[in-house]
Amino acid sequence: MISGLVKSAAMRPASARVAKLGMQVRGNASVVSGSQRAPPLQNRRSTAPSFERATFTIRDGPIFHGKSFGAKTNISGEAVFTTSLVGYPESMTDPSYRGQILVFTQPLIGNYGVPSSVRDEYGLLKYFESPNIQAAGIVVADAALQYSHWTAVESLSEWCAREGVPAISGVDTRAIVTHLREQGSSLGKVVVGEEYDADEDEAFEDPGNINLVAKVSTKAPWHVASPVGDMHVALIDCGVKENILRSLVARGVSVTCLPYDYPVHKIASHFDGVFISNGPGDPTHCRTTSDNLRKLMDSSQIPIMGICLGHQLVAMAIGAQTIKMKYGNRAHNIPALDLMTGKCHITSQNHGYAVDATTIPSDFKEYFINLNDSSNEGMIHKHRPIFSTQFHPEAKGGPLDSSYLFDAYVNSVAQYKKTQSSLHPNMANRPSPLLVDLLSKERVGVAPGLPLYQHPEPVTA
Ligand SMILES: NC(=O)CC[C@H](N)C(=O)O
Repeated sequence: MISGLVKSAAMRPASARVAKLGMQVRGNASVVSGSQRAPPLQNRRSTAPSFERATFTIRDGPIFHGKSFGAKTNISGEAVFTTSLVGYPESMTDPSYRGQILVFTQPLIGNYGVPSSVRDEYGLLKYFESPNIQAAGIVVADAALQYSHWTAVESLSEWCAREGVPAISGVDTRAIVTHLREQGSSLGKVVVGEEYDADEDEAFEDPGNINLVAKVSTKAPWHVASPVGDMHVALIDCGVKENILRSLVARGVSVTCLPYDYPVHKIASHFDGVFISNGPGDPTHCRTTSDNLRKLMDSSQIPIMGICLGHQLVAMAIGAQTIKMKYGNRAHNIPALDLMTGKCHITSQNHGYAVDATTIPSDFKEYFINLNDSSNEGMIHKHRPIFSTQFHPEAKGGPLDSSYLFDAYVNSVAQYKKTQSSLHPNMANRPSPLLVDLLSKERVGVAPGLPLYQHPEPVTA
């Protein structure tokens, strides 16, 4: 039986929901002999899980027979592929992958294991982009049974099993990707321990019909304090990656994350900037967010930056349109040309939709374009501090070519704060105590299955 596109909380172990990963290796690990320079035993393990047969099926496409190496559960979702060579812990925990079955073209996945959920000096997850695996399932040619890395605490197989995420190996990912490139991103399903039943077509559930952002956005405001600066930005959390938060707080910007549909235009005067995060699914499910952004741009000169879904939502706010790409761009090595400088940056990407550049209004200009397929990669306002990128300048995992865009944004935030403070000296103590009361200290509701957030009465400016 297919268990559904988005797994319920009941299907995941409680330990996964609270996202507290112990430091011991779980499962039947056996020690691999190593040289003198080998890492400690707990970081160098071989796992011997019992493999069951599994199938990966593309709707209107072939069936691939392989072995299950994750959770013994079935799943359907949108089958997409990534050509990333490294960074599977970061990609799999990126909330933008919610609802998607991720096919890796890199043939060997899992060889450096999975790190723990330790946090950095800002309280952010050091090695993951959210507390849980967000991809619906994964498909690899060869899953490493032995792994070795000084940060590793468990195998990819153990992690997937513990998080309730099905995983299949032993399939020809070259054939799968060839098919997905020809047919375009398609619905797929992973079935563990049973043969595919051709009559079960209704079992393909389409994440395109679901507002996935509502599933991954925080359910209440929460706050990340920067120890090194006094700027304060409101971030619309559509499924924010931890490294976006880190990229801001490390530059002296405290961040208050708001639910995706929070009326940000009503509280923007308490902040020095507004940021719109990445997130899963079709941007047109988030018209409330783009409408709020429109009102924000009409009522304030506040600096705005958006990444990926955030870019698409800024585009919708200014009247531009988004299109679904044939199979999207997912990799950590995609060239984007900066049209201001003529420089090419190698960028990290994960998107299936794009902004139609021909619909960008005349007060904006195209900022970046993709050098592989010429799709739009960013836009910038001609006179105001508003810009957005389709690629990910925070880049987890790597490369860091475009991290200077955070410097550009933070500079505009600092400038705005200075101007506002001189215009309104009585607002020097922003944010107001009322707003601070609203802020919770923890990231809330990222784990699947939690009830949808009912936001409190917004604070009026
Ligand atoms: N990484 C993202 O924010 C993805 C944006 C959007 N869900 C897309 O697929 O195009």
